[in-house]
Amino acid sequence: MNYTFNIDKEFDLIAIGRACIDLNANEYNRPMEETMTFTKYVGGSPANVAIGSAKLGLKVGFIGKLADDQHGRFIERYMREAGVDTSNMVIDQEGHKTGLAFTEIKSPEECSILMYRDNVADLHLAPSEVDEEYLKKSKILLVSGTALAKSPSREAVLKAVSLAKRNDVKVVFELDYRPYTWNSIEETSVYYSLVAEQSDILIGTRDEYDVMENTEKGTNEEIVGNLFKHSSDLVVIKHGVEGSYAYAKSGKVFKAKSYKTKVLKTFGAGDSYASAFLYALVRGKGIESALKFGSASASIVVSKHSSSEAMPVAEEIEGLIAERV
Ligand SMILES: Nc1ncnc2c1ncn2[C@@H]1O[C@H](COP(=O)(O)OP(=O)(O)O)[C@@H](O)[C@H]1O
Ligand SMILES: O=C(O)C[C@@H](O)[C@H](O)C(=O)COP(=O)(O)O
Repeated sequence: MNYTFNIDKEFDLIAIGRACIDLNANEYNRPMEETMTFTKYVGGSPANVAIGSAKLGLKVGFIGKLADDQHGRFIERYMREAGVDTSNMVIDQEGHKTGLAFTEIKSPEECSILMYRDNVADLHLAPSEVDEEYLKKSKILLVSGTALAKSPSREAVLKAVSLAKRNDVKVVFELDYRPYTWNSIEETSVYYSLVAEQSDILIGTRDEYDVMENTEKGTNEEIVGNLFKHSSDLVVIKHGVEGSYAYAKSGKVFKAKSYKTKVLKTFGAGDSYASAFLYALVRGKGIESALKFGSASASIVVSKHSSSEAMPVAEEIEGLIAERV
């Protein structure tokens, strides 16, 4: 089953939200207290998705705010060289800093992230910095849930969503729930529901949908039942290594298994999944195939050290899918 986009649009995808720095532990299988060296990469979920999609060949842009310092300049340059249009990444003028994510790899199954995100530049993106003329050129607006955590970024995203709806741009909501950015689950649930109700496509993990619904144990069927009362017509629910599902409003349900690999760390799975899933969907490969693309891309990235730098090209994903039929 295919998903259709407005093919007259110049950009395939414009992401909005944070572009930050990941500092990934070089020493594996160690707690962070004992980790002495880290490698620097561009990070931040929507930046990772933008980079992944650009690497696959989509025409991608980004709306966000960068610190006016060495880290901000590193991020802009890396993204531009990866093929992302950075013309709408504004530079903060008030001394706000870049968000940092230190990663800990205690074992392949036990990974965690320590975030430094106090007063970060990305959450200071203002509504006036979201340009309708730019956004209307895209097939997709990709919204990251974390950008809803604080004002003025929250209002900037809400403005982008309403401009997208006015201009025939599909809203894709990547739930991207990061607890430390929020005051409470109640608060998250309010803003997640507000954007979810206006989104065409949602992508999230089982747990993230429970946060959105402010419940402990929702079922996939309950979630999609609620979402289909509003704008959504495609809901992707990821179940980690157990695989993922896509529910279409037509009633069709698609399932994909994950691709076993030698896992180095688990982070990066979600962002690589989203970038390859959206790539396949935009290229008209159909929902079933898009799930496979997402899963194969995630499998490749969890076997590597980074999230952004490790994003695969289309041939690698196609090769893995062909090898495992
Ligand atoms: N250990 C793993 N090995 C291979 N693929 C994995 C593994 N963990 C996750 N994946 C793939 O990545 C996708 C997203 O992972 P998940 O953990 O659900 O999301 P997130 O990283 O956003 O929490 C899964 O649907 C699966 O295809
Ligand atoms: O999103 C962040 O700020 C951190 C990411 O850059 C990091 O690479 C990561 O957590 C990716 O994990 P995923 O969202 O599960 O793909």
